[in-house]
Amino acid sequence: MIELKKLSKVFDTGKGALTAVDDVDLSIAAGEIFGIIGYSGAGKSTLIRLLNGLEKPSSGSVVINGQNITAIKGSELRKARQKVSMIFQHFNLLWSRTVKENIEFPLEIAGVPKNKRDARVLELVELVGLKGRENAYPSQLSGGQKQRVGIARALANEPEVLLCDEATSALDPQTTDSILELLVDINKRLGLTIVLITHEMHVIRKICHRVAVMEGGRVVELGDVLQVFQSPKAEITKRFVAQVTDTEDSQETIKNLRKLYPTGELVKLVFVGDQTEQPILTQLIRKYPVDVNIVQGNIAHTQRGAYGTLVLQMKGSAQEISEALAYLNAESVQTEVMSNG
Ligand SMILES: Nc1ncnc2c1ncn2[C@@H]1O[C@H](COP(=O)(O)OP(=O)(O)OP(=O)(O)O)[C@@H](O)[C@H]1O
Repeated sequence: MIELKKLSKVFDTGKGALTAVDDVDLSIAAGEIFGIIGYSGAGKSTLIRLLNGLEKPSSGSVVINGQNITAIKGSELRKARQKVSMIFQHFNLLWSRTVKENIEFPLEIAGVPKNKRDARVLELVELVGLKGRENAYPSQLSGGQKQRVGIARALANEPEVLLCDEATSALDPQTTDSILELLVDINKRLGLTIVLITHEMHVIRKICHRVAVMEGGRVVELGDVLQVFQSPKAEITKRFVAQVTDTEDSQETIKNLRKLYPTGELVKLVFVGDQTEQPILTQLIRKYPVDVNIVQGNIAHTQRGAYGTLVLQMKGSAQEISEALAYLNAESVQTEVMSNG
């Protein structure tokens, strides 16, 4: 669906050349929800602007549905860009137009006749859950409702790709969840390919199928969301994963527990997918003479299945503990000893 090949963008700043996107190769499948995560300055916005043809690459190519958008111009490019739509962090709505008129706007531009426009707007208003608010102005809407207008407007001309630029960063956690749910719903119902950029790992966790991690203009890690959560490789990915799985509280708890139980081992277990529903802990205690104290645990649900972490204090002889850990590893549960007692 989307093929980025050796894509680079170099800006000529007053102080010399700055490589914002550096030799990126990516392949995004039709119907996929693909996340790109990185800290500020990583090159995410530049990459997304290259994707919708707003920026020309310094080298490399962007192919969308078999069409190399870096090689076309004028009306051909405008047509190709209609297939790629976008929603924004600050919604970018027309403030003097109502909900209905905002959604209608791209249809007007595309030359759709009035009667068809009305029917399409009605359909979109229902799709994004704004029925009854058609005649409100953006200033009368909540942040979540504004983003719903943004989504409806982006979908008006039936795009094949929806680009989301930090689309939930200005929203509170509950509203964020409802907008993310809407995006998943649209992806399933319309088979729309969604590419989103964010600096928040919980957004990736909640809705993405695959994720690319960007740092310094490069993609430093790429994979299935569950796999990246289970075994992040790059240092930066580990930090992003920790945003979702390690709370300050748990770090504090572990520190306190080390003080309280200086004799035990603290072990972090990582469960993935079906394992989160298996009674592995029960089996462990039945099979091995170790004492187990649960320190902290959580399960995070991703689009690709569940991901759980559990911190245990294990007491027993070194031999018993190492056998218990070997059993867990044999059950494909990852273990990491967090203290040496
Ligand atoms: N038009 C431009 N001219 C010069 N430098 C630019 C331009 N656009 C972006 N940059 C630089 O390119 C680098 C990547 O910026 P980009 O906005 O793509 O990163 P980002 O990951 O989206 O970060 P943010 O979330 O802060 O926007 C930054 O160092 C930025 O200053």
